[in-house]
Amino acid sequence: MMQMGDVPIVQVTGAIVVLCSLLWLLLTGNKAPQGVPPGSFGWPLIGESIEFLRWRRKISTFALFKEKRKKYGNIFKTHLFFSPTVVITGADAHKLLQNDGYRSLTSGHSSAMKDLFGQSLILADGDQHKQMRKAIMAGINSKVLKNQIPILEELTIQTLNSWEGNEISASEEFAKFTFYSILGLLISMKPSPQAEHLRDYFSVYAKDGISLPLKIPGTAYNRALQARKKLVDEITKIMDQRRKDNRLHEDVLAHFMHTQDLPENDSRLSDDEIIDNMLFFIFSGFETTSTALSRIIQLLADHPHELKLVQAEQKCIQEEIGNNAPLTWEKLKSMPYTSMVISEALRLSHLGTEISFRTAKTDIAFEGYTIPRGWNIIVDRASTDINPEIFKEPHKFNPSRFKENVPPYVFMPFGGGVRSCPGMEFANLEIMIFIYHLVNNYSWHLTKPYDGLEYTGIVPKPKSGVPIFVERLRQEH
Ligand code: HEM
Repeated sequence: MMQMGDVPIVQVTGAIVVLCSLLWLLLTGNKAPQGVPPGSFGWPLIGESIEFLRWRRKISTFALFKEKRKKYGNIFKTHLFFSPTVVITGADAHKLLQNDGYRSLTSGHSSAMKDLFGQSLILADGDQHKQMRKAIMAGINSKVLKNQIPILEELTIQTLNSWEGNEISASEEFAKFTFYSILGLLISMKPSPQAEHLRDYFSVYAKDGISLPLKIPGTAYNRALQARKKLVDEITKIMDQRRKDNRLHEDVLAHFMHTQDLPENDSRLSDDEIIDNMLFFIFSGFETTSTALSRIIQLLADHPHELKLVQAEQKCIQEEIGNNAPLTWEKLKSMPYTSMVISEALRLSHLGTEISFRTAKTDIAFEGYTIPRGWNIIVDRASTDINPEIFKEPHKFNPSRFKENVPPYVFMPFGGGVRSCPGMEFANLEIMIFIYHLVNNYSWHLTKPYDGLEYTGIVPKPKSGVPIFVERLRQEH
């Protein structure tokens, strides 16, 4: 997204785009092949990218897709970021992702994504993706995750202490909390000035990275690339330090670096792959979880009956393990009502509107149309989440709906198949631990009503930032 100060760049870029567009129009006629879904390609070359970014910033991608669906039907074509793109939704779309393996889909390849994500999972395909994922999943195994429980508890307690007696923006606070949680998981870094520097660079990388990919000084995209360079330098320094001091670490970076000692044909990660995957982990993991937590805290504040049910469940757990005793893996796995609250909040958070992005490796037959080889595909999960044919009264917060079995391929907030979310367990840990300490020890109320989501970063965030006032509960004797 461009900024006010970029006017000359906008003019020069505009002139270049118009010239290229005319040339492209003359050469191709901006025609789509036969049998493709209905829809519009928009302007030559830039297609509907500007419209997409404008809707994204002002209303939501979700609303844009809804409008397009009204006009063209469930599946439609568009042209985004220099590539023909098809937007699909529904159980069949999820089924395609879940079952395709590496046959006809690869993750969206564009030079912009290569600039931003380097050699991370998102750009790997086939055997390379499989090997890399094997190394990565070994790095976040259940031992590593169990070690995170006391670390997350400490961070949660510190965070909640700092909220006590204050009005805070839950979204801003959760963005910090989830960023520090991931830094703890990846590099054992606690909140500190160094961690705060990383957070500053990361904010620019994540926010400005979602813009027109123009590598020209002064553009948002260029700022994102500069921020990425700083992050790469910082992680490189940490790796160099670890190689010098030989201390034992029990975090994801230690596991990733350990793969370099494995035999040659095993799942090794190069330095570049380690760094790029660490950045991609933060990119994928911190705002998603932060939005989920913000929505949970807001939805529970607005629904006292459901809050009471969560409190009752968490109180039982506290009584079972004893006040001030550490939480255990087993207890965190036995919170059925809280799990339903999390699922319901995820369903209502629209996190999956643009999260699943692919490119067709072959022509794909889908719902009576052809998605041609080389075209990009966006799977709009969020529309399925509020489909009234699947979820009765879809906008109502009703965690108990998850007591019933949800039909297959319908609700998949963490994706499915070869590219399902490797951070799912960790995200659940963060959320469960936070809820446990919050509802057992604090009360809170919204100081401004919830007014929907905005799309300024990687995933939607509550517009108002969810301002709340937090008080400590008096302990009953
Ligand atoms: C509530 C929180 C989260 C949600 C809803 C979520 C959702 C998702 C979804 C839907 C995908 C699949 C996208 C696709 O189909 O291409 C995905 C992939 C991914 N997620 Fe998450 N995620 C969350 C938290 C996390 C966390 C905490 C981490 C890291 C610690 C993480 C790391 C990743 C990575 C690395 C991928 C890419 C996997 C691949 O391409 O093989 N996510 N996530």
